[in-house]
This record gives sequence, C-alpha cells and structure tokens, in this order.
Amino acid sequence: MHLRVPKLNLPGFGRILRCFWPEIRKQKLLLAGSFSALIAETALRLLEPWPLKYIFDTVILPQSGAVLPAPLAGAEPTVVLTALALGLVAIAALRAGAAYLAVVGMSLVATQVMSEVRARLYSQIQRLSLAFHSRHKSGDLIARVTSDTERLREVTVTAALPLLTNFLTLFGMLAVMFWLNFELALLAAAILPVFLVSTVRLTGRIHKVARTQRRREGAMAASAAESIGAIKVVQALSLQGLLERSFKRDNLKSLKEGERAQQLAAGLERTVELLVGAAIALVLWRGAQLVLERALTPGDLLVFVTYLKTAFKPMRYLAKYTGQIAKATASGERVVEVIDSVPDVRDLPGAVEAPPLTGAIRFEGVSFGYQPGSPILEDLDFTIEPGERIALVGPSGGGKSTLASLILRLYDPSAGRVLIDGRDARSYKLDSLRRQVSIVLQESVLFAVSVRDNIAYGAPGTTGVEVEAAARLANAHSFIEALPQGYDTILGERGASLSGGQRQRIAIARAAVRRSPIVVLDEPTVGLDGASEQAVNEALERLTHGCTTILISHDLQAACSAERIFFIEAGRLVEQGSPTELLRAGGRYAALYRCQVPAAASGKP
Ligand SMILES: Nc1ncnc2c1ncn2[C@@H]1O[C@H](COP(=O)(O)OP(=O)(O)OP(=O)(O)O)[C@@H](O)[C@H]1O
Repeated sequence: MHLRVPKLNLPGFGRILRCFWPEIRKQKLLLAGSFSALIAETALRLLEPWPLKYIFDTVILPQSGAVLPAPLAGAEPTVVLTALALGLVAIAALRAGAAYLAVVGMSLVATQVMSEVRARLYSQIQRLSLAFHSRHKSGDLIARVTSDTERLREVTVTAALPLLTNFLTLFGMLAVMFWLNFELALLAAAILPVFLVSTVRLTGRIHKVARTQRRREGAMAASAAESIGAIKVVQALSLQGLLERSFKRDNLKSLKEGERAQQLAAGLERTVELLVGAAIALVLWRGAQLVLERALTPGDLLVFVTYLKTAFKPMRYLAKYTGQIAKATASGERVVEVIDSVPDVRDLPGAVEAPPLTGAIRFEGVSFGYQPGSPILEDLDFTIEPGERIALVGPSGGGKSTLASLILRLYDPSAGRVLIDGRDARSYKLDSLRRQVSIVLQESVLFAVSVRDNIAYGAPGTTGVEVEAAARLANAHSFIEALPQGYDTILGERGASLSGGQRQRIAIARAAVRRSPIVVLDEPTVGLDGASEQAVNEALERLTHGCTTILISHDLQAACSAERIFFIEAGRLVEQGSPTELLRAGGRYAALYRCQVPAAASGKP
C-alpha cells in the first residue's frame, strides 16, 4: 500500500529504468552488495530501540513482567545494564558501517551508470539526423548531456537512496509493530490514507512545476549558447541589451517556478509532520491505557513511539525530496527522450558496405519536404555520369542545397529514389556512403584543434604526409607554414583566427584527404576577395579533378565551368543542358545570365 506513493511518477521512472537498464545491469554485483548493506542497515535500525526497552522493562521497572533474552536471563541488573549498553553501542557501530557501505556502493553505481548513460546520450546526439537537430536547439541538447545527467546522479545518491532505506525501514517497523500489538499498530497506520491523499495531490503539482522549470532551463541554455556562438553578430547589431532582457525574463520565470516547487514541497513536509504528531499522540493515548491495563509493557510502548518517529521518516523524506525527485525525473525524461529517438536517416536492415564508387548519381521521381505537406523538391528525374561536373543554379530558396543533402543522405526522400552507382543510396551503410562524398560549404566549419587535425578529420587515420599533400593541393601549405606553430597551430573556435579564404582552403584540404569520387561544392567562393577566390578556385579545380562534381552557385559565370547546368526553381528541375545549349534555348537560365552578365548578350558564355 505504501509503495503507491512513489508510483506517482512511475510511468517516468519505469521508462527511465528501462532505458538505463543496460548500464545498470553491468553494475549488478556492486548493486547487490550495496543492497545487502542496505538490508543489514535496516535490520540494525529495527534492533536499535530494543536494548532501551529491556533496560526499561527489566532494570528500571522489573515488575513489568518482561523476560530477558536467553543469555541475559537471570543475570544481575548491573550486568544486564552493561551488556545492554554495550549492545546499543555495537548496534550503532554496525549500523553506521552498513550505512557507509550502502552509500559508497550506491554512489559508485550511480556515478558509473550515469557516466555511461552520458556517453551513450552524446553518441546518440551525434548520430541523430538533421531533422532531429533542426527541431532541437544545441544549447538545450548540451544541457541534457551535462546538467540533466548530473542532476540524475546527484539525486539518486542524495534523495533516492535515503528514500529507499527509509521505505524498507517503514515496512520492517510496521511488521514489528503489528507483531507487538495489532490494535496499536492499526492506530499508527491510520494516518497513511490521509498522508497518501495529500502527497498524491501535492507531488503531482510539484512534478508539473519541476518539469516546466527544467524545460525553461533547457531553453535558457539554448538561447545562451546561440547568442554566445554568434557573439560577433550580437555585438555588431548591438543586440546585447535585447538579449539580456529576454534572458533575465526567462531567468526570473525559472526562479519563480523553482520557488513555487520549493513552497509546495515545504507545505507537504509540514503536513507530514502534523500527521506524524497526530499519530504519536494517538498511540501514546491508547498505548498508555494498554500499559495501565498491563496488556503492554512500558518498554513496548517506548519501542512503539521510537519506531513511529523513525518509521514515518520516509514520509518526511518523501515530502522533502519530492521536488528534487520530480526534477530528476524531468531530467531523466529529457535524457530518455533523446536516447529513445530513432534517427530518421539510419542504416536499414540488410544495408551493405558501399564498394569504391564511380560516382554515378541518378534521381528517380524524387520528392522531399522538411515538413510533411510542404514539398521543397518535387518529382526530380535526372542522371549524372561518373566524373561529370554539374552546376545547380536558380533562384534563392529553390532547393539546390536540399538536393545536394539528399546525395549525402543527410535526409531521405519522401518519394522516389536516389541511386548511387545504380543502387538505392539507402541500401548502403550510411558511413560507407558518406565517406565517399566530400563537401565544401560556403561557411566551412573548422574545429578548435590543430590545423593538422582539422585536415585529418576528413579521413580518420590520415598520415602527416597525406595531410601536407592535401594542403599543397588546396593552396594552403604556404600560409599554414607561416602560422606561428605551422601545422600544429591550434585554431580558434570555428576557425575564427583565420581569414575566410584560408578557412576555405583548409576545408578543401580536409575534403581532399577523403579522396572521394563525389564532391559537393555549396557556393564555396562566396564572400571572398579576388585573390582569395582565385586561390580557392585553383584548389577546387585540383580537388574535383576526375570526380563527379555538384557545384551550387549563384555566379552564373562560375557555373559555366560545368558540363551541364541544372536550373532549379521552386523545387523543380526546369531546364538542363550545357551552358551553350541553355543560352541558345533562351529560357529561364538565359534570361538570368543576361541580367547578371549583360556583356554576354552575344550568346557566348
Ligand atoms: N532545415 C530546414 N528546415 C525547414 N526548411 C528548410 C530547411 N532548410 C531549408 N529549408 C527551406 O527549404 C527551401 C529550400 O532551401 P535550400 O537551402 O535548399 O535552397 P537553395 O536553393 O539552396 O537556396 P540558396 O540559393 O539561397 O542557398 C527554402 O524555402 C528553405 O526555407
């Protein structure tokens, strides 16, 4: 019956336990050891008031008629007193030892389980597809990996463990109380239903507040991460004041929710104290009558009252820690939500390792939308031969980058198929496919590690010689050598310590170490000055030599370097052909070209 109280959050608890079970199972020996220590502690706690009872019943009030246990029966009162006092010390010492082992063991279990869960969560976040990441903010995900897992670990040790100990004690003591005197035990247990009703009501509300607060903290971490990540833009646009005000508002709301949860928990704690007080008064009132009627010894009544105070401690604990446990459950749910998410793009059953690809790409009736019901690409049909160079051009928002991300399998089409070397891209193992596609973006992201590592990230296992060769290919070797520590120079976050053109050339070197047959270039020279653009273009020329190349560009003159041009508008392939063919055809591409390059009205690209 008493177990119904923590069951309040059981759907959450159950899900969390199920999710963490693989990690918990690994700690079963340590868990069993700690649990045994916990049982021993409980048993010793049950024994604690008994020496006092015997001192009362046999030394102070020998007329009570109580009988001493066998070894002490008939002994001198001073001997009995000394033995019982020593027994009291022994029980306390053993109980302290058992409690120490239980706490140390359980915290070891919690630390190990949570560090493994944290690692699993991190790798899951890395693996979840872009569709998931565009729904969740990075700061919120970071909060899940760091503070949510930490809160779970902490609360397991500081709240859940004491609760478990005390619930075991409650059961043990109630059993002994019923054995000692049924009527009195029934009186003591009478407060349980009242307690249950008020706890159920209040814990539900506390849990709700805690969940809202945790969600808000996640959102705050997300906005902090977003603005700190874009500090240059924030300062350039003088957005500090605006962002500070909105952060303060959320912070205050979170604080108020925290206060509310604390108020509710404090209210619950006081209710429990009142109930325990009433129960003790009731037991004393009836117990004293039973002692006078000689149906109970004074020592028994002493055991009863001591038990009652200790036995109802779990209730106080429950009240005190309900807020914490509710918050931890909310944290646990946030962790489980991510771990249980199934990546939209994943290896399908029977997926095979992609063999070395030639780079043939075919779209068959491909449609795709980020949200169901709003298509971004519609019914695309085309073939790209191995080693062919294709330029994707067309108005902004037409779907060019989206099309390229389908080749990388960052998303899967909602209809139709993308075939790579004649096989559905979904039939290959994801990693083996992506390893054979290189990508250079408009804003290449570099990591805050050495230049060498940034390049080697392109293909794990790359040697120093290969890194240098790739840097030479990317026109980056000489400027890297001129950096303070050459290839060992550690870059600022996102490569902030380099110029745009330098970042691009390192990104090209990173793409080069992959030696992949397919290369996607998404506006790689936008924003570069003439000299940088030329250096980057030379590097790209060498990178894409002999590869199937998809160039996304708004620069129609640059697009003319392609063998074929695909004009993408509103998610449809409206024109395709060689630059000369398209100009002659006088369609959408020719009109745009003449706008951009008026001198080309002659029709020659
Ligand atoms: N992650 C996303 N979630 C939802 N919609 C998106 C997402 N990425 C792009 N879109 C939408 O898809 C459409 C096509 O975007 P896409 O970036 O593919 O176009 P584009 O032709 O490459 O544009 P640009 O030339 O400006 O780079 C746009 O309307 C854009 O708003």
